[in-house]
Amino acid sequence: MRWKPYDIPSSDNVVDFVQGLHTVCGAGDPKARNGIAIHVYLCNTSMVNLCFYNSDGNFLFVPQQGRLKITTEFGKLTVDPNEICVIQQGIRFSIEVEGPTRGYILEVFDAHFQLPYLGPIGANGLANPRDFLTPVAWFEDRDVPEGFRVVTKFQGKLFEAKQLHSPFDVVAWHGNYAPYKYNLEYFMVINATQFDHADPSIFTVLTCPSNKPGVAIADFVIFPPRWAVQDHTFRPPYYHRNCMSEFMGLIKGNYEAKEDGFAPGGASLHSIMTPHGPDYKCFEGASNGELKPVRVADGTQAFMFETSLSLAVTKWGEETCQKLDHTYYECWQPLKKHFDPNWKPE
Ligand SMILES: O=C(O)Cc1cc(O)ccc1O
Ligand SMILES: [Fe+2]
Repeated sequence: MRWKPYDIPSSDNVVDFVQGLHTVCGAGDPKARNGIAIHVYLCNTSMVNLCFYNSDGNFLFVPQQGRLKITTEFGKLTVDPNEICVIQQGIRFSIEVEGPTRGYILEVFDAHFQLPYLGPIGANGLANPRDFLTPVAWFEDRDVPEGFRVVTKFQGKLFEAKQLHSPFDVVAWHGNYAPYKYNLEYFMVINATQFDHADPSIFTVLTCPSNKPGVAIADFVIFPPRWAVQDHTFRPPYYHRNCMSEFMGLIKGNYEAKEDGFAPGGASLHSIMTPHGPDYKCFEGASNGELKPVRVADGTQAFMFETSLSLAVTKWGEETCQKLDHTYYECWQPLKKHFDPNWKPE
């Protein structure tokens, strides 16, 4: 499935982060503390005397358009497109925006995001711990006689309470259960340098592991600017089907395997065992191009929420958003058969 860019509400329609949060797909159940949800946020207005906390799990934010100025109980975070942030279960936050704002959220119900084990990569590489930033304590001692609204997502539904003072009244904190942000530009890319196409797990920024060794509940993977240098290889993503669900989004630029139709602020979902791969244009280009070192994805940031769970799409994702691209399959239709049983190596 593929979606055109989700619409951000126009300026005459005032929508804050809470009102603009929509669930596209998911699996599992927050009641059983097992599963994930993928949301988008589409808003244009700051949350005023209003905060939100998620009782169901942890949120990984991937802003695509517009800066997020986030006040949390632990302090403030400014998160721009091409940065990500994680706000864990239970932490109250309020989001100010500067105009039309859009982004993606991966929510995990079971466990926390962590850096992937680096195995033979060793001590450093991919997302380095030094580049993750946590806020410093910030507080306000502010009475709000008209009421400060506290909204929570609990078992997938929103509930609201009012209190007479700002909840951002934490003067100091210690420990490691705190929100954090990370700039995707700092990702240290590792890739194949001789032949073959590496599994995109080599681009894992953060993972949420399951109890099964080697199986992630969800990985957050990026396709960053890099060199392609492999010889004797079809360099773009291979045609494949696999045991994971792949939800992809585009922060900026053009994804190499789908230069047309997959636009910033849109998305695609390749479900478990559904075959997919590069479009016709990419296939022809990569099959006929000279294999000299080339830059890939300059000015681009595509990402994938890859999960071992089988995702169901919500009514909002299928109908309400009105963004499903029913012509997606056409990008593969011109592909021709190239097999010649009489061909012999020279
Ligand atoms: O399908 C996709 O575009 C994502 C993807 C990229 C890649 O380089 C290899 C496998 C894969 O699923
Ligand atoms: Fe894929």
